[in-house]
Amino acid sequence: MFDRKIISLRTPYTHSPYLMPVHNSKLKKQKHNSNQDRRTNYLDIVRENEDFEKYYKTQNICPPEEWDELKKHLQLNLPTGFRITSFPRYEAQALLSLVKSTFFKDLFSVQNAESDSTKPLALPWYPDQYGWQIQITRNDIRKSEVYFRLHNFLNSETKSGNISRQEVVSMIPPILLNVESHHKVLDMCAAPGSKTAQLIEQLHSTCEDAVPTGIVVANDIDNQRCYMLVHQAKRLNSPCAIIVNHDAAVMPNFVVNEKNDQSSILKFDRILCDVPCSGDGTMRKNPDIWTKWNAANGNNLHGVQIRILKRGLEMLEIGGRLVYSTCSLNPIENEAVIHRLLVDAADSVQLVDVSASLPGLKFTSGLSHWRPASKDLVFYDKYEDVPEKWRTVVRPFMFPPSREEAFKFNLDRCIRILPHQQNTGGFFVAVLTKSKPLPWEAQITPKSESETIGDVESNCLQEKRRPKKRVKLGYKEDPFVFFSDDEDVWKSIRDFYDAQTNNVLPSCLFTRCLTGKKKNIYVCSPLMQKILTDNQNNIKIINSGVRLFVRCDKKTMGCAFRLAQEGVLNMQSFFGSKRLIRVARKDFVNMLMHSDPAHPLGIEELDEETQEKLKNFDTGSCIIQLLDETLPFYIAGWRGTRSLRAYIALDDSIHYLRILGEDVSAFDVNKFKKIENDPEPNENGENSKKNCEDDVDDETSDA
Ligand SMILES: C[S@@+](CC[C@H](N)C(=O)[O-])C[C@H]1O[C@@H](n2cnc3c(N)ncnc32)[C@H](O)[C@@H]1O
Repeated sequence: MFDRKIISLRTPYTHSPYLMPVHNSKLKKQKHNSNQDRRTNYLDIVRENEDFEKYYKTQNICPPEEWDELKKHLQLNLPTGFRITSFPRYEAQALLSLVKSTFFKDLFSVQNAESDSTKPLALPWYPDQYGWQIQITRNDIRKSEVYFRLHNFLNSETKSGNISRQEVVSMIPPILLNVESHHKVLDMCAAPGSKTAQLIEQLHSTCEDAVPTGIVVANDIDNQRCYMLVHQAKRLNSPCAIIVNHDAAVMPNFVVNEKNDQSSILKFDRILCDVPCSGDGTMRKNPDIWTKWNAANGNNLHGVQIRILKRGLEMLEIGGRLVYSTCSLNPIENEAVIHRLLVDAADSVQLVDVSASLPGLKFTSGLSHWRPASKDLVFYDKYEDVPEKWRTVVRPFMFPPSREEAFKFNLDRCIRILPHQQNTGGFFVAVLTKSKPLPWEAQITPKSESETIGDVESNCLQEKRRPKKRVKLGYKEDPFVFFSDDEDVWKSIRDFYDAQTNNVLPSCLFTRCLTGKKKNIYVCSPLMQKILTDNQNNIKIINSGVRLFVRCDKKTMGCAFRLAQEGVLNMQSFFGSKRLIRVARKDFVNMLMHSDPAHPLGIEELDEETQEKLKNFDTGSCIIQLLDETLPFYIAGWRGTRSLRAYIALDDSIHYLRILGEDVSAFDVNKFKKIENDPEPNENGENSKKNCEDDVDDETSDA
């Protein structure tokens, strides 16, 4: 499966998210063309590039004797990585047991059950064994009938937010950020969001059973890609996540308005700068990089990379931690950026030694010497040697420190992961900490976007609040309208659900419409409420909050809103026992098996004890809890006049049934069998009516 050097590819490469975003119309055109390509022809990509080889051999990114191994791995397709969502912990542990058990082996319908490909490998450096690698490519899993059960498992658990498919090296930056539940976290270049998801998980997994006091802000410059972030965040149902849409290099400050007519600038405890890059570490997944690679790509990105990193450090709290990462092997995009920053930041920023933080991870230390090159692959040792015509692209600050000065910067604390070291993609990561204000922080007034979008121009921590003038943000997201104390619908919700009035309810409930009937009611954490309220006029906010109530206007129910499953998952502790029904395992399983509204489980089919409890239980929306100390699942439910049913998505039902050890084979659709009745299956062997939707949660093409 991995042993072909020159591979005929069926899936053509489309838009690289690692490069600068292109104009929307261009994107649409590319999309159209790539769809056409997919239909009409396959792309043969030769995985060779002499310039690439010469460039990296010159940079000494690995000892010469390892080069052949490195190149061989770069030419092979990538194994599949996935991680288990780390909260709630009891659920993560239950899923982990499944992955380690024969259940997982049985997903591979292959003869040799002991073959290497069927043995998932727990990544030794991933906390709590939640990170895994399978020695089969994603394409093979998708296209081979023998793996259809595995494909179904990965798809449905991804959709229900319980696992995330992700290239394993891309899991490293969030781990090194050490996020805790009280941290304010900023992900500056976040889409499509696999690392954002990890950050949100870390925030929650460090404070089980409570709403974290911290937040995760996920930003991307590309408006369309921001909706990938919305999708990622939604899978995790966090009331502490917010998606925003800015150029990270000139990201406006978030403000917090104080009672005394002052506002302060919000500084972040943890920042991820997973910057746009040439992406040559992802060649195994995006093989067309072989054909496009040249030395200019890295040179051209250095500028935006340093600007994003500098802005990140400005937004970082003193004592905070920032991770800079790329999926490029190129020192110009990596060590040269870090070196330049360390020079400019003087002694206010330091590289952190994280060599012991990822036990078992093989990597090489950052380079202290490299040789910038022009597109024609001439290498230079000093700027004075660069010919006039290249001086605008090969810049003075791209050169390494002198050999005498190199020791000052500790560039060897950077980490480069090479593909042959543990059969992954290539990756670079550096961890920085800020020990005092940056030299230019006292003086600057960030220009740029903030000039057009609002009143947060000073980087001083405290400033007199200026009169707010509403500024046109040039985008059309609905407003965030928070409940006031006398909100008309709150009383009926509170009474019907026995909802606790506290620091979250009702002040953190909001709708997205100014007038008319409320349709959906969302909830966020108290800090998020403050941030949304204080920043609606100066930050382009795309999305935040979790849907907690949905209008249903059923005459049989004493309240106009039903509970939404996504809200129940993290907010159940805010409700008393009035609408809570606890059921034994047999009833719970039966209900999940009958979650189809057309065929609900009749009350007479439930356990006698449950029937008894339902006697004095009004009809309408409710929370159903499984009576089990180790797996106390909570789901949204509906008590009908003659039935009790789970009000949740099919993938969620399958997830709970799986974890409870039930047989879910009845839900296992073999799409290859369905093709027999389909007159025009596509070249992936998929039913043409259904194919892409199967993979909506796939981590597209990002590391
Ligand atoms: C390497 S990808 C990020 C992958 C992401 N961190 C993940 O793990 O899923 C780089 C992202 O940076 C975004 N980007 C490019 N230039 C940017 C800028 N100036 N500001 C913010 N985002 C930018 C791109 O749209 C792209 O989504």
